[in-house]
Amino acid sequence: MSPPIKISHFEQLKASGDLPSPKGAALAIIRLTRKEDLSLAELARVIKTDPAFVGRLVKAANGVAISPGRPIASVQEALMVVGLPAVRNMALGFSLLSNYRSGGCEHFDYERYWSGSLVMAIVCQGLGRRLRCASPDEMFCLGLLARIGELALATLFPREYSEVLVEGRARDADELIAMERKAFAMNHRELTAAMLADWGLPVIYQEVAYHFEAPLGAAFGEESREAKILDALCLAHEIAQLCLADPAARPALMEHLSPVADRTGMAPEALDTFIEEVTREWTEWGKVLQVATQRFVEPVHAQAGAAGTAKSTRPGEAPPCVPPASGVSMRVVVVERDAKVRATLRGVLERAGHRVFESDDGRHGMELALEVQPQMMLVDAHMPGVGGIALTRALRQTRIGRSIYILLLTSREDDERLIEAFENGVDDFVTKPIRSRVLAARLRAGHRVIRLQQEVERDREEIRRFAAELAVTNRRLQEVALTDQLTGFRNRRYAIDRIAQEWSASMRSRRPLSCMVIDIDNFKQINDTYGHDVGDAVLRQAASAIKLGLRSQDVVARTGGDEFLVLCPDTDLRAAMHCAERLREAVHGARVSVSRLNLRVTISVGVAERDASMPDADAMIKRADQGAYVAKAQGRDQVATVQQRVAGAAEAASAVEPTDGGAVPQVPPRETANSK
Ligand SMILES: Nc1nc2c(ncn2[C@@H]2O[C@H](COP(=O)(O)OP(=O)(O)OP(=O)(O)O)[C@@H](O)[C@H]2O)c(=O)[nH]1
Repeated sequence: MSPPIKISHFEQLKASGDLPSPKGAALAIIRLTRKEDLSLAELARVIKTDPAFVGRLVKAANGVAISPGRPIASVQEALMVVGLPAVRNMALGFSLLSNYRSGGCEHFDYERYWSGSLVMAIVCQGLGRRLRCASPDEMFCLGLLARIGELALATLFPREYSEVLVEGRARDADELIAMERKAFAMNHRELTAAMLADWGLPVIYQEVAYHFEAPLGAAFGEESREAKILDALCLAHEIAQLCLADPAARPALMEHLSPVADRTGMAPEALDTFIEEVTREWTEWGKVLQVATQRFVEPVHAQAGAAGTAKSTRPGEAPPCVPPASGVSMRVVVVERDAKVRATLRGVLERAGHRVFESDDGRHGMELALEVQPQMMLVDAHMPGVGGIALTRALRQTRIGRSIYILLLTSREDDERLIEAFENGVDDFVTKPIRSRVLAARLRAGHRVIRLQQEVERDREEIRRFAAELAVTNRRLQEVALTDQLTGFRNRRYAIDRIAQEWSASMRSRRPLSCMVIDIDNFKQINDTYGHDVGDAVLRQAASAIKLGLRSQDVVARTGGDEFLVLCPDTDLRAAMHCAERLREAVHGARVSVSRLNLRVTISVGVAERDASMPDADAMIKRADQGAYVAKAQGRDQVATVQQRVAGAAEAASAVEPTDGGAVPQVPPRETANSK
C-alpha cells in the first residue's frame, strides 16, 4: 500500500508531540522487544516496573474464555505463553489506553471510544482463533487500534475535531470523512494506517484498518488472508456498534450483523453464542483495563448485570471520569495504610479545598494514581508490599506519574532513607505524627510548584498546538500547490513527480505502464465564440466526464490549458487503448450545459506504452503526444497510437494495430465537435 499520508507530513505531526504514542514502561518494552539480543529476564524486569501491565499480561496469558490447566502467575511464564510480538502489541495498546482515556475534545466520547475499541479487540481475538487467519493476540491489538486515527484527531485538534463531530452528527460516514479532509487535509482512516505503519505493525493490518469502514473499496483476493482479516474486523465493528447501541436500535443492528457474520462463516446460532462470550470477556477486560462497559453492557447480555455498576475508586470498577484541575482545588491521592492518619490527612486536605482519593496499599495506590491523575500524592513510606519509595519510583516511569508532586509520609527522619527517597523521585516529606499546620504549609509550597508546572505545561501545549496547526497548513499548501483549482485534478507539477515514480516502479517490477495525452478539440473556438467563462465550465465538465470513465488505479492530471495526462499503471497498450476509448465516449456522450448553451465537446486521445526503446518517461509521453496529434489530424474525437506493441518496432506515422494479433480499437473520424 502506498503511504496514505505523505511521510514528511506525518513526521511533522509526530514532531508536534501530540500524536497518541506509547509512553513510559510501554515504550521501554517496545524498544526492548526490537533488540536482537533481548533476554527474557531483562524484559520481565522492565515489565515489572509497570504493575498494571503485569496484571494485564498475566490475564492475557491465562486467556479469558479458554480454561488452561494450571493458571499462569509469573511474568516470565506469561512472556513465554504470549510471545514477544504480542507483548509488544499489548504494551502499545494498553499504554495508549492508559494515557489517552480522557482529553480535551469536547464532543469526542473517550469512554465510548475505548469501550468500543475493546469490543473490537475481543471480537478480533476470538475470530483470529476461529478463522486461523492471524495470531489472536495480534488480532486483539488490531481491533484495539483500528480506529486510532479518530483518537489522534481528537488529540491533535481537540476544538476543531469537536466542531466536525457536532456538524457531522447527522451525516453518513463518507460525508464525515470529507469533512475531516476539508478541516485537516487528512482523514482518520489515513491517519490510522499511517500510525500503524509508524509503530511497525505489518502492512496487512495497516491495509485492513484503512479499509474496514468502507470494505468495498478494498481490492483483496476473495479467499485471501487479507480478506479474512478484513471480514473479521468488519464483524468486530458491527458487534461493537451493537454493544454500544441503545436497546431500541439493536434489532435493526442485528439484522445488519448477520450478513457480515455470514462472511466469516458464522451461522446465526453460533453468532448468538459468540456475542455472549464477547460481552462476558468485555466485562472482564473492562475491569482489568478500567474501561467502562456497564454503561452499555446490560441490555446486550443479561448476566453482565452481576458485575455491578456502583461508582467506586477501587480498581476493576467503573473509572471515575475526572476533569483536569483548575484554580486552587487539586486532586490528591492519599496512600496510607493507617485509617486514622488517612482521616487526619483528608481533613486538612478538604479544608484546603482539595478533592481526596484514598487507598490503603501501594499497588492499588498506583492504579488509583494512573486512573485519577492527581496533581499531588501523599504516600506512606512504610507500607507492606509496595512501600512509598517503590511506589514513587514506579510512578516516575509513567507519563502520568512523572508530573505528580509526591509528599512522603515518614515516621523517622533517617538521613540515608530521605536521600534514597529524593533520589527515587519524592518531592518533599512530612514526618508523623502529622501536625496539621506543618502539613498545610507544605501543601501550599507544593501547590506553588504545581501551578508553575501547569503554566509551563500550558505554554508547551500552545507550542504543540501551533506545530500541529502548522503541519496541517503545510499539508494544505502542499495540496493546493499540486492541485489544479479549476478541475480539482492534480496539476503538471504533481504529474512530473508521479510519472517518475511510476516509471521506476514499472522498470523494477517489469510490469507494463501506459499513458494517455488527452486534448479537448477546438477548444480555442469555444473560448472565442462563448467567452472564457464558458470555456472554463466546459473544461470542468469535460474533466468530470473523464474522471467518471477512469479506473481507480489510473492517475489523471491537467497538464496544460485543455490538455490532460492519464497514467495507467499495470496496463498494456491494448488495455490503455480500450480505456482511452471509454473516456472518449464518456466525453462525447456528455452534453455540456453551461448558461443556456448545450454544447457537444469531444476529445482526441493519444496512447503509448513503456517499451525498451524508450530511455525515460518523457519519451513515452512524447509518443502519446504524437498519438494525440495523429488523432487530431484524422479528424478529432478519436483515439490513436503511433506505437507498435513490439519494442523497437518502427513507428508508424499514423494509427496502427498492435502486432500481437489483437485489434487496438481505432476510432473512425467523426463529425467535428462543438456543434450546438
Ligand atoms: N477557458 C479557458 N481557456 C484556456 C485555459 N487555459 C488555456 N486556455 C485556452 O485553451 C485554448 C487551447 O487551444 P489549442 O489546444 O491550442 O487548440 P484547440 O482550439 O483546442 O484546437 P485543437 O487542439 O487542434 O483541437 C487556447 O485558446 C488557450 O487560451 C483556461 O484555463 N480556461
